[in-house]
Amino acid sequence: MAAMLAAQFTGLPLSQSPAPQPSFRLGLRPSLAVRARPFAPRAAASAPAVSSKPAEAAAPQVADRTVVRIGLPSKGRMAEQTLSLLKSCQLSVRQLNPRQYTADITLIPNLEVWFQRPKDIVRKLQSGDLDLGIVGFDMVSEYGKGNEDLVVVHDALEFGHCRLSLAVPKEGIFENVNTLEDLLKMPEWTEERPLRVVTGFGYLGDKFLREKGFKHVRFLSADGALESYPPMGMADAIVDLVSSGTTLRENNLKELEGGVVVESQATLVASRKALHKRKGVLEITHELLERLEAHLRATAELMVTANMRGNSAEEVAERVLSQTSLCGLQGPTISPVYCRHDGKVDVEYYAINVVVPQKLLYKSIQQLRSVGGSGVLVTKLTYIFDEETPRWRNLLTELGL
Ligand SMILES: Nc1ncnc2c1ncn2[C@@H]1O[C@H](COP(=O)(O)OP(=O)(O)OP(=O)(O)O)[C@@H](O)[C@H]1O
Ligand SMILES: O=P(O)(O)OC[C@H]1O[C@H](OP(=O)(O)OP(=O)(O)O)[C@H](O)[C@@H]1O
Ligand SMILES: [Mg+2]
Repeated sequence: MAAMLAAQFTGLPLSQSPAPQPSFRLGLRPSLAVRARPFAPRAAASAPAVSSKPAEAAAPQVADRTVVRIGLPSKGRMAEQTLSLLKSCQLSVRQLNPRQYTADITLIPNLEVWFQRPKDIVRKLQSGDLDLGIVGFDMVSEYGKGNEDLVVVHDALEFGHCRLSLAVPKEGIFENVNTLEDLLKMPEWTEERPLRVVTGFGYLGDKFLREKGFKHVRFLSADGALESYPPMGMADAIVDLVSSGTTLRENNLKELEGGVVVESQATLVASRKALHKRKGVLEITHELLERLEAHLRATAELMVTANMRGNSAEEVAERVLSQTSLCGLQGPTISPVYCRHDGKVDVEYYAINVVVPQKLLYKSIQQLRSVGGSGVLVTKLTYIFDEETPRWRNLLTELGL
């Protein structure tokens, strides 16, 4: 049965599919972990990061390397957002010349930055040429192919949100096809005339459709403008990234219910081997993780400061805590404001500091005013450090440390 399926799924990347391995377990939201779970094994092969000769020749150097390396996207929409996220974490990347592929981060002297294409970041993590990388989860899943050596250290860097999804034309034979089940049941797809799917995600596309029970499928591999293939008559369906849905809409295509292959956003990924064996990788990962988590946590919140008249800190606290949006992370901080009146130091006002979710800012201000708050200041937060980052604890558990 497996052999029959393999014969019917043709197309460039699929014929070389490696043996899938267990999924990346760390820190994944359950939905991603489930979707990333690899398909049943087929032909065995390892991810071809580099041709075998140069890889063998380079191996001793890789082992000897003392500096830690992180791969960042060299181009495309992820490149700029990655740099800006790092900058917000006080980890500005210093690149002497935009054409240089290497750079550094002043605050982490033992870390070398290498700008690479996203797919090469995943390949080089597996080949041992990079230790860490920032890349979309779609790329980790497609080019990592479930390789256990890849560890997703932070699964939600809050940019590059998209989904890998199957889409078909809105009209013609697909007019009444709205779900993956409808597509599966169409009598049109036979061994002689399979469903033609164009994608840049051959591994994930193949695995997904097989798992869903599709038998007569032929994949075409393409890198860009995939949405033009169905209207040009070159494919029946596409498996491509969707974010706003505009590109699909503008090309008269629609997603199918149940057709999402994987949800993606930017992630911090590491090589398990490097975490275990290369000096400095674990420490640098810890610092990156702490900064990223603390920063991402802080971006959703604002610090609100206000003055409030009152007889005592406790009395002011009673009023503030009577409001649902003013409870802060642990509760408001209330401190006396000392003023000099007729040569005497007196407390008439209290300053309230409270962290509120960005989404609730206006409501919080209304509530503050309703209990007598005035002179409200709102400031952005750079970091919120918890006692311990949950993802760090998960990482140590994952590594058996
Ligand atoms: N439309 C999108 N909206 C949000 N994120 C996206 C979108 N398309 C892709 N991404 C994310 O950004 C990553 C990089 O995609 P991008 O299109 O910038 O590069 P690329 O497709 O590798 O290069 P190019 O499009 O220049 O060939 C993807 O792997 C995915 O994680
Ligand atoms: O849902 P939307 O917001 O419209 O985004 C989806 C489009 O974005 C990506 O293409 P990209 O812009 O990277 O061009 P490419 O095809 O050259 O990769 C993706 O391949 C889709 O075509
Ligand atoms: Mg693209």
